[in-house]
Amino acid sequence: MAELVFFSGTMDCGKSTLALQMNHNHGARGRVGLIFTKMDRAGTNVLSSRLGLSTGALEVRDDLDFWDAIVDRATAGTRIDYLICDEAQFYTCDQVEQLARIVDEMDVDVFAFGITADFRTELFPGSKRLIELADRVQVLQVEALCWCGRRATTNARVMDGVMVVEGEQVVVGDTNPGSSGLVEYEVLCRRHYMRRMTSHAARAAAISPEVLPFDLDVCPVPPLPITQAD
Ligand SMILES: Nc1ncnc2c1ncn2[C@@H]1O[C@H](COP(=O)(O)OP(=O)(O)O)[C@@H](O)[C@H]1O
Ligand SMILES: Cc1cn([C@H]2C[C@H](O)[C@@H](COP(=O)(O)O)O2)c(=O)[nH]c1=O
Repeated sequence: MAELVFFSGTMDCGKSTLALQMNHNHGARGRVGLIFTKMDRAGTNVLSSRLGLSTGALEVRDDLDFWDAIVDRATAGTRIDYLICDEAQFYTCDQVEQLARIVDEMDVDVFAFGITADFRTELFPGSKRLIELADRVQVLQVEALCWCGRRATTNARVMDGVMVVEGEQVVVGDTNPGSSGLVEYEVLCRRHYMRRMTSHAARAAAISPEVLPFDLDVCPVPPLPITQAD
């Protein structure tokens, strides 16, 4: 019986890598799939992983009707066993409902991948609907880590070196320090998200005697990021 599975986590926890691996494993067993993504950092019509692998993908736009798209292909005689749906947090609620219908009425597996919450720790509409409708929500086993070593559970947005908690929900960007673009992201544990303590802010606090209280035994000074120039 087909399933709707939502593989979820923070940024940089390996979702796109897993999406590529699942496509590979299912394809290797003769199953036929379609790959969808939306606003991947690497551009349109591509699903990319930070490990360096990427593949062509169908770009999901707001007016895409998954149900129509899959029915059209099936009617034309194309076999489809599964869908890989990356960056699913950006899909509309209607699109998530279409995916659920495809599972139930066409017996096609849907493997969706996406971050749960935005930089304000609020659910993306697509992720919320997936959590509501999925047969299974699977948190990735590889943990993204906060600079302090704890498990990262939040995605902080950093603009001009400062963590922000207001702004547009959707701004495509990366977690690499020094990545091009005004907006960067850093994964943090809840404690450091609440304190607005990014790795940059923690380093600044560690060298400033005025900033208290900040327990350096519990929270060691984060290492400097390794940049291309290094
Ligand atoms: N140079 C590297 N060597 C080994 N693993 C890496 C390297 N760069 C990134 N990774 C792994 O890739 C993960 C990010 O994978 P990716 O699929 O792009 O994440 P996501 O889609 O969740 O944002 C990191 O958590 C890390 O485990
Ligand atoms: C937290 C947050 C993230 N985004 C964007 C940034 C990236 O382009 C994607 C997440 O991609 P990843 O493969 O999981 O790293 O989402 C955003 O638009 N708004 C946010 O609040």
